[in-house]
Amino acid sequence: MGKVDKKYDKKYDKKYDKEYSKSKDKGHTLSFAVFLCGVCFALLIPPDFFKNLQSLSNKNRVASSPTLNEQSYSHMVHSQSYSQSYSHAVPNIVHLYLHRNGEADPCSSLITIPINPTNKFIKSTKTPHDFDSALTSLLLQGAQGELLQNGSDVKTACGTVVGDKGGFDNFCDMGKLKTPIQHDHSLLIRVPSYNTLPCSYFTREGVRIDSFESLARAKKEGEDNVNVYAVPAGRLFMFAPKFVGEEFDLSHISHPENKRIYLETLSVSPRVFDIHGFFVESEADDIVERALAQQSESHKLKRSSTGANGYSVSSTRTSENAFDTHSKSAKDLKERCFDVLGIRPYRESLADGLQVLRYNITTAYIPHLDWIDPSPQLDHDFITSGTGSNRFATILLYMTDFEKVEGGETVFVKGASLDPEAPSKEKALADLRADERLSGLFKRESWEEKMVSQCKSALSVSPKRAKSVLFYSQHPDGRKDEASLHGGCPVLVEKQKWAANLWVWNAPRLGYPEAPVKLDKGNSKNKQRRKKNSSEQADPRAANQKDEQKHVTFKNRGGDPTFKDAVLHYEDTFWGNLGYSQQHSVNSFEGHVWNIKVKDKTVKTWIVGKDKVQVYEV
Ligand SMILES: O=C(O)CCC(=O)C(=O)O
Ligand SMILES: [Fe+2]
Repeated sequence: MGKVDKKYDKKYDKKYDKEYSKSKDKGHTLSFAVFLCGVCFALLIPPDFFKNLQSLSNKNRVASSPTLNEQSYSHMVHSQSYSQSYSHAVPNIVHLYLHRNGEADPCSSLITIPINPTNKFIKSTKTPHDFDSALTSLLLQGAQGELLQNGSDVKTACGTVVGDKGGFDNFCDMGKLKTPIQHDHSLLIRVPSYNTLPCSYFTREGVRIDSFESLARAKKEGEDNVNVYAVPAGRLFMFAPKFVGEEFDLSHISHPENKRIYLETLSVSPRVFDIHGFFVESEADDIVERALAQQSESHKLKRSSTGANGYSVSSTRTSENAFDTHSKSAKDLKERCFDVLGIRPYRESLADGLQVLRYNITTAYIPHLDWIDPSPQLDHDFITSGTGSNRFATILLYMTDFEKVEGGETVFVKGASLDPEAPSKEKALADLRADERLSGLFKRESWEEKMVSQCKSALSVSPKRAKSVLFYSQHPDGRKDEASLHGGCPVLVEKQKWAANLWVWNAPRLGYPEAPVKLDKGNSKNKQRRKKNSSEQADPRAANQKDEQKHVTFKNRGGDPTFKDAVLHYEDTFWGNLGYSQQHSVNSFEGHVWNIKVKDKTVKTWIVGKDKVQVYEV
């Protein structure tokens, strides 16, 4: 390891070790169970089963596994299935194909794992996390060496595994520099005898497999084998389509009108899906009505601003937008969105508010990524290929019907059109310019004109009432997905397009006490803030106070040149100038995020706390 690496590692260690290693400092009860299980397991399987485990011995693996604080699970949705554990018959043997998260092709050939519900090893898995640990261990052994390759370069179905960086255990535990800290991190149980963090497991449809019973249940009727998708610690499940048109049945999610919910793949890269049956017309109407009725200055419908300065709204996002953070419809939709994504339980800290959008003739939103570029002024860690948090998935909801010729599509400029007759970009531009009515709508060479040609030639989705689309802004390993570049196409007729978006983050989002902070900036300040906020959260009264309106004043005392041209935003929405001696008083809610921007960059973030009257100053 180089000098710089070492220095970096030291710094990292200081900050993260505490949280990262919580998962192994929890005692040894399970180790004992694992020891027993090892014995039982050995009795269950043929002698040649272990022959491929030889390679493990040269790796420095420590057999220490923590126990689990069972009480801390009482609130977890996962545990529900455990109360009925083994009420269904669990077969003695499961045959499975193992996939890495988000990959359509399995990583292994068929793996056979012996399961015997009377086995102490199996019995000891009372919670999702020790099930993960046990299954990871079984798979590592059951794969008969195929996934274990360490120490040499080996070709596997998942690509070449290089030296000691490869192997399934390294996939599940991506190391502390690549493992975002999730809320349940300290509950993870390290894999017996490997001392690595386990994967969590899902069906192809995003249903969590959190017990041997649910593993057995995951087998589709008429099929002998189960396809299991392994998600590394700290990461989230992601659908893995192989071809356009491929469907994913989501009948495990309840529909408000008991209809079938399913995904239809619109594109493999970018990863875009039509979510059939995600919401219903009455919900679409409700969203529009609420946006129109919003009175609060911060939430009501107004011209979008993606930054710029206080006087000019964004010139490349000409729609209007409003926020719905508290209505029942917004909450229901956010929760359903998490269900679709296979994220359970629902976490407010992973969700932005429902943002409602209205477009009139000629208005649009230029192609962009929903993944937010890191800001040098903020100590939030946005880099999701590491431990950071950023937008992970977007669900777009449409409330109005638009024909293709009417514009208003959502375009994925790097995706292939679904229309075999779609024109090239050049032809589409020529057609637009030749059309008398349309050519009058946009200036020549404007971004809107260029965008119309992209909307006609690339992958685009026309709005339909109660239709919705899902896409991802990250790759399964957290890297930003540049292919997700998309925009709201110009509306070409005298008609309003209503849409809304739900943004889900991969880990606690910007502004939340648990959000990841950069390693090299403002750590001590942030730690204090985190500490303060987490003690606030621990206050049992906080829950009741959450829905109460807070009277909040934002002030610029003057004197600090950093904030000379400050502009106040509610999240990304322009609210007002906050230059020297200016102030704004608003009614807001606990957890709301207010940003101060200077020249388009966020330089300060305030999160509304629990007190009834609050003042924030720079
Ligand atoms: O309006 C659309 O179709 C897309 C909106 C969008 O991409 C956004 O708000 O981030
Ligand atoms: Fe977007």
